Amino acid sequence: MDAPSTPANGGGIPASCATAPPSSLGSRWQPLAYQERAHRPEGSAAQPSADAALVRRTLAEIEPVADKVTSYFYALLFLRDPDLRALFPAAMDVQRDRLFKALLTAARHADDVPVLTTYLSELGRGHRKYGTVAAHYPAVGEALLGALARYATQTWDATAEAAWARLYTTVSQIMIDAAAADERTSPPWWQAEIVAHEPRNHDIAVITVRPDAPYPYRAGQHASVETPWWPRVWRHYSFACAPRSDGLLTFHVRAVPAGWVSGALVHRARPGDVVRLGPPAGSMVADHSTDDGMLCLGGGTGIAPIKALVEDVAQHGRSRPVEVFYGARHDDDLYDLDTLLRLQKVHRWLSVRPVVSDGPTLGLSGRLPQVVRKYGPWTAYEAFLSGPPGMVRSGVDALLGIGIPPHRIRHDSLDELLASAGAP
Ligand SMILES: NC(=O)C1=CN([C@@H]2O[C@H](COP(=O)(O)OP(=O)(O)OC[C@H]3O[C@@H](n4cnc5c(N)ncnc54)[C@H](O)[C@@H]3O)[C@@H](O)[C@H]2O)C=CC1
Repeated sequence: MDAPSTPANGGGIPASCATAPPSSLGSRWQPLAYQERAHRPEGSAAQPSADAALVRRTLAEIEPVADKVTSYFYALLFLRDPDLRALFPAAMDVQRDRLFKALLTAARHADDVPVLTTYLSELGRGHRKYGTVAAHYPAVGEALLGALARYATQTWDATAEAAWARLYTTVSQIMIDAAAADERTSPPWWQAEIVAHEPRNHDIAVITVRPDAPYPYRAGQHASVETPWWPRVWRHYSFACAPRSDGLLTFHVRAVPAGWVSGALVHRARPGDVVRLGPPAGSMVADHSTDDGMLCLGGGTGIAPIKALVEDVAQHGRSRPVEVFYGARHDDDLYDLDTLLRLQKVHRWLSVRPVVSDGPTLGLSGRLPQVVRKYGPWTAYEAFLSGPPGMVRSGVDALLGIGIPPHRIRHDSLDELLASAGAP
């Protein structure tokens, strides 16, 4: 998991941080002094605060042994609070390092209040589905400090420990506050019955579900999904449709090699099966207050949220140019091209270009980032990228290179994509 690269939150300090509430976690845990840092003079942002500098030194030291730190962290955690084990999947190797990675991500962004708050609030809301409650946080903090103390032998001392304790207090308080606020309006998860399961080729299925309660979300976002066959193993999938009046949700799933959840969803799931959905997340959403053009790059099943965004623009009734480049390795991997071409026929403002990278094609040949560069100019466009992490990374580089400013480039977090792409 990583902080969104294009935070939806435009800035400002949420009340919970600005007022630096007394920690509800016990005397050891005192939050970071955010107010001070938030008012640092302009231009000084590049200088890390003293706490952030200490935290980064520890991070640099443990990076080469991150696996060992993670294992030790969980060993300490379950030793201190054995009941917590039940919140994690039976096979810990599947998502063993997710919690730890999230803590490290927060540490990396220690000085960036808007990014930190957006990221952690989403994380706090998302943790409700695991059964996480405020009382669990101190044990996690103790295990984190214990693991760092054991492996950061060169940089760990009382000052570093105090900086980490302050950071962890801030992290957990933002997550606890976000979860508490969410509890007032949303369930921790939704049950959703599969109502349609449409195989598109040997490893891709389009799956439609009916949530048991209204599920508010925005086109471009994603949800974590748990199947009945792999309890407590959650994977993210983007919504492939804009919100519909009948409340149904659609996902595009490719069964990746050794992919437990994706394999079960493609090859095993049938109408009538019930999955669980976490809350919607992600900031790759369209700004409907502008008529600026939208440049959309969708690679493989990454076309799902792009299709949702196209439907979203259609629903808002605005005519803004939407240029979709739909990438696949081979012609027959363009499993949703017919749907997009149908949308193109109906909407004058939409243009869809299939791009094939690894085989002969009657359409455009090459990798998405290179092909997109040949069109344009794109400088006045907002860009949306969705697909394999390598495509998103090189796509962002290409778009920055042709002059689209970073704040107009939206995509899901690369760490989250890497976790989905690499983990079973
Ligand atoms: N919101 C999002 O960003 C979403 C992302 N995904 C991710 O998209 C991926 C889809 O996988 P597949 O369908 O197997 O895609 P794929 O591996 O078949 O590739 C799809 C397209 O991306 C291009 N591509 C792949 N690696 C590239 C690189 N390093 N540089 C430039 N272009 C590259 C290929 O040439 C092809 O055009 C998964 O990793 C999935 O997690 C899926 C749905 C939503």
